[in-house]
Amino acid sequence: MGSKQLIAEYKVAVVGGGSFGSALADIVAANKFCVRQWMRSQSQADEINQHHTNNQYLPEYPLHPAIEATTDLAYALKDSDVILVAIPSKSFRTVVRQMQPFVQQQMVVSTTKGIEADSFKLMSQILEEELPTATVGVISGPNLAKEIVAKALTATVVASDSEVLCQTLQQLLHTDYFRVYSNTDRYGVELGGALKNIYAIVCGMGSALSMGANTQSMLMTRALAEMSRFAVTLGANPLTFLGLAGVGDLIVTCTSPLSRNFRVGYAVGKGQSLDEAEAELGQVAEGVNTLSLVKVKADELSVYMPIVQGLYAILVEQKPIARVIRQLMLGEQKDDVEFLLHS
Ligand SMILES: NC(=O)C1=CN([C@@H]2O[C@H](COP(=O)(O)OP(=O)(O)OC[C@H]3O[C@@H](n4cnc5c(N)ncnc54)[C@H](OP(=O)(O)O)[C@@H]3O)[C@@H](O)[C@H]2O)C=CC1
Ligand SMILES: O=C(CO)COP(=O)(O)O
Repeated sequence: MGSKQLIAEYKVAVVGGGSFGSALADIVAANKFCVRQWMRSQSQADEINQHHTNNQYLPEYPLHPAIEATTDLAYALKDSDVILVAIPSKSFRTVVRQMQPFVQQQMVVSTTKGIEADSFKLMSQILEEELPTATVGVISGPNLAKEIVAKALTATVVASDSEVLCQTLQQLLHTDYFRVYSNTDRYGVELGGALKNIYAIVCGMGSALSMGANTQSMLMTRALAEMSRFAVTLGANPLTFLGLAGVGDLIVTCTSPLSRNFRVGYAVGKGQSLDEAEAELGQVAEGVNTLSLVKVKADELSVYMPIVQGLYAILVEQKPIARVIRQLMLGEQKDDVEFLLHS
């Protein structure tokens, strides 16, 4: 990798055959970089190579014909310069361990918005542990995969301690419909992406219950307050939450029925059980696991997170939605904005 003079020669590997992995592979291929996409299903790889579609995850969207799909991880990662990992958080460490023999100095970037159970680690921290020689970064932002493959005008954030990684990702992914901003607060960017999934479930539920714009606005704004409060306690920069990876991603997932987390909340709001809602979705809704992990962590750190507590009461403790809403509305009334500088 180090001997390459031109970024145009860079080879990219995408690990994961789901909707976001395919959306990113599509951009990279359209930008004329060599891209191999690894997945575990041979029939899915055959479909991408022969028909240039990924019908299970992105039905009706043609993918760039230059994407080379493979089930051979060694081949996918061979000679790669940049590796994008788009695997749900539950399986992330397992898959990254399989990558170990084929990763040396590459730039490895997580696209996954989740938290590891037990350790409370974010995905880039797992990358650092499992791939100590790699340069690590993350991508996060308001990035619904289906809108990206439909070429809707979109922006994302790349975050890393490495300026070279940020610049490289900007060049690999920048198109006339996709902008890539950079940020040095990797932890805040990544945590924002994981936390907003919780509130997307809440807003989906609110939508199912026909709550109005006042309610959705209150939910999103108070969500931003509580997710920033939590993140700052853990060491993130509160200003990161004003950017695309904070409020930007919160808005898109709290308002769009394309968000899988929103859809799970909507289904529960319409009376389905959580299990039924997840089974019907058939894809990952990271917010469900993140909710339980954040609830425990917030209790441990004594961080005030009433919306998290309320959703936990509904989804895990099976409390009636109406009773939880009433308790939330009658709860303590706090400051509007918390991070004002007091003289
Ligand atoms: N979709 C989106 O709009 C966006 C998603 N993200 C994030 O990207 C991450 C990945 O999501 P996304 O692509 O959407 O997920 P999907 O649910 O669409 O796909 C998940 C992919 O991971 C694969 N996978 C799961 N477990 C394993 C395993 N043990 N070994 C090998 N492959 C595995 C699945 O393979 P198989 O089909 O064989 O089960 C599938 O290809 C998520 O954390 C999400 O938060 C971020 C921004 C946007
Ligand atoms: O993170 C996303 C958009 O930015 C995707 O959200 P979902 O995982 O809820 O579909």
